[in-house]
Amino acid sequence: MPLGQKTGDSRYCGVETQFEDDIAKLLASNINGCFDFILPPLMDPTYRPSLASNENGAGVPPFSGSDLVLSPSQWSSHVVGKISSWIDLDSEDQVLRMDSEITLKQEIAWASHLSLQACLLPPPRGTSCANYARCVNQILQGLNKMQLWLRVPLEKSDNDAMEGDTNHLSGGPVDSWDCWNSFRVLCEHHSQLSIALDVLSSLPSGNSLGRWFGEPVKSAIIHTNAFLTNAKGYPCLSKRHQKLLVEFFNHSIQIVISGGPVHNTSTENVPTNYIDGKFLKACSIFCIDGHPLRSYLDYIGHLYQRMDPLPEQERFELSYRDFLQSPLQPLMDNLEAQTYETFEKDVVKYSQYQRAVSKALMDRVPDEDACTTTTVLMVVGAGRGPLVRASLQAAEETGRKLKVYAVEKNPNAVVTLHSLVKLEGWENTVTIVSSDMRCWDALRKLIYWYVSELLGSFGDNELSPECLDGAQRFLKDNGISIPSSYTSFLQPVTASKLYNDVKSHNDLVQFETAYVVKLHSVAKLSPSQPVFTFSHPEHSTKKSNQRYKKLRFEIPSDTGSAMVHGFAGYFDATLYKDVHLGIEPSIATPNMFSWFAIFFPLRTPICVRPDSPLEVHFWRCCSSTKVWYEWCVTSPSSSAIHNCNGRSYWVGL
Ligand SMILES: C[S@@+](CC[C@H](N)C(=O)[O-])C[C@H]1O[C@@H](n2cnc3c(N)ncnc32)[C@H](O)[C@@H]1O
Repeated sequence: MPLGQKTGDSRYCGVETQFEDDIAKLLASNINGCFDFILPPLMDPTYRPSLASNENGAGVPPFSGSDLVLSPSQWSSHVVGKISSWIDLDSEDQVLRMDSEITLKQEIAWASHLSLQACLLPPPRGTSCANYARCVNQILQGLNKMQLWLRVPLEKSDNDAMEGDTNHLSGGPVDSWDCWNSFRVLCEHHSQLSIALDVLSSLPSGNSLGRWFGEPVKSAIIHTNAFLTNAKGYPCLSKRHQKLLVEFFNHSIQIVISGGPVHNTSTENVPTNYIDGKFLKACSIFCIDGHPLRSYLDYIGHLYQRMDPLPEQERFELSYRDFLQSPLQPLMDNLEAQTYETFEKDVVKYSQYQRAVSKALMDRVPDEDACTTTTVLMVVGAGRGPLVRASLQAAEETGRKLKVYAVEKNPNAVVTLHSLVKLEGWENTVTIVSSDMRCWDALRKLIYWYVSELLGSFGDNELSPECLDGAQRFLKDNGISIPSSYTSFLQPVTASKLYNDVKSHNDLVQFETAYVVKLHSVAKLSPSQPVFTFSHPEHSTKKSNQRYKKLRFEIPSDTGSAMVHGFAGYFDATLYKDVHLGIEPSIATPNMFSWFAIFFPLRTPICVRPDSPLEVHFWRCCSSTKVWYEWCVTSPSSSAIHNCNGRSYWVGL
């Protein structure tokens, strides 16, 4: 029974159980108790291969019940297999080590046979986990679709708090992220190796928590002793835990409840509104009461159900989350009708342009000249006309006179422009020019302003600088450009999903390509920094559109170490004076959806520590036929220079 349903999106909750011979009974009692799935040990915990083999030392006796006790769909939908927690593959004790390896492989083979969707691996014991990782890596090479969830405590812990054994540990606090990181690096970032986070009563800092949202966390195991007690004696969570759970829900991370009940509540007496006066027992109509963890489950259900529904735009964008797309090349290619239609729906974008044109008209044409002065404006890259419309509306709004040239090089969009002009009766005001703005030379120095939207997610990446340089020759000496400038921004991110998607192509080209992506399962490790700025018109005689920038990012000290899989890129554009639009997160234009961020991957992810800054170099390179970016990291370690000579990714002129 899902925790609740929100616009077709459900979240489920599982429960960690003890070993039980009769798994059918175990499942039934937990499903009746409203849990969606169970996490039981797959093998009798007393089983040891070295003690179990027969007299000849060969053969394995049954270590679990028959697969027939559950149907295949019950196994795959309702059971996550828990691998024996006693295993220690890095033990000094050779017998234990060998027993552990055999057991791990047997259990995973059994779980694959049952078509389980996932198995929970016990946490690495301390910092030395090479043999454990080696065995898991071997298993991953031949695994079906099953995921392996490595159990990792969320809180930084003392070595000896991590699963008891301190034999191979050196002492001092261990950041569990470091254990995870070393394990996944040893397993070469395998996409089927993911994380189950153990959530206990204390939580690390917000920055430290944030890192995990860029990692492949599939499950959060909430321990009953992480719960507080409310005034009525029922379990509840601290504000920070509540916030964390909401983040888990937002990232489709499955919740699992673990441990025995530590609150003395009887489910029969659970009032229907014991929290905030709003709480309804999540599934009381459908479930049989009496599960000892029922009040914990109900509380988790309550947290999910009281979340605000996703705004409509976010719902529309759900399927784009963390989905890599190739950036548009509107200069080299002709955009399709569908693409223009998507642009045109973005009311916020055009209202910002309208505000900018209005402001410029008011500034540049005094009231007394309003009836006599006609401003000549050129919309460069007019598409199907929305900026023409926004400009004319600005003229109407301000009572100024406007003459518009609409320049567009896509002949298909020009067809629509002609019909728009006719439909709106703009024949005396709007002149359509079907040409590339860089080649058209019918007019010289007649244009007062040009208005354009040639911006990509990284500002200049759709070659606005080159196009506007071409158009500048029409501009009067005191002419202006809307936008007057734009700046790109970069920030380092943990983005294991994006990294694995790029890696799945097994091709260098994909690692040297920038992608447009609706970032979601990404940890932003440091505030973004400006990279390249372009201003228009550009009157300098030595102007060049080549750029180079070195950036130094500091990771906040309470984050701990983190993995950088690449860089998120954004832009901000000044349209006119204080009217801007952009997607840089701290100043992003609200409710504008025309642009997702851009992602520049790293071929080899780089681990950064808070005390050693990340040094990054970005170049914008130009030739007569194309523009491209090259990038690299030089500290704390050096990466290769990506996309040398634009060999993998470039934008055609
Ligand atoms: C991002 S679209 C914006 C279209 C329109 N302004 C809108 O907001 O829907 C950029 C437009 O500029 C056009 N374009 C790009 N480079 C151009 C050039 N050098 N000359 C003329 N049009 C160009 C493209 O064909 C495309 O229609």
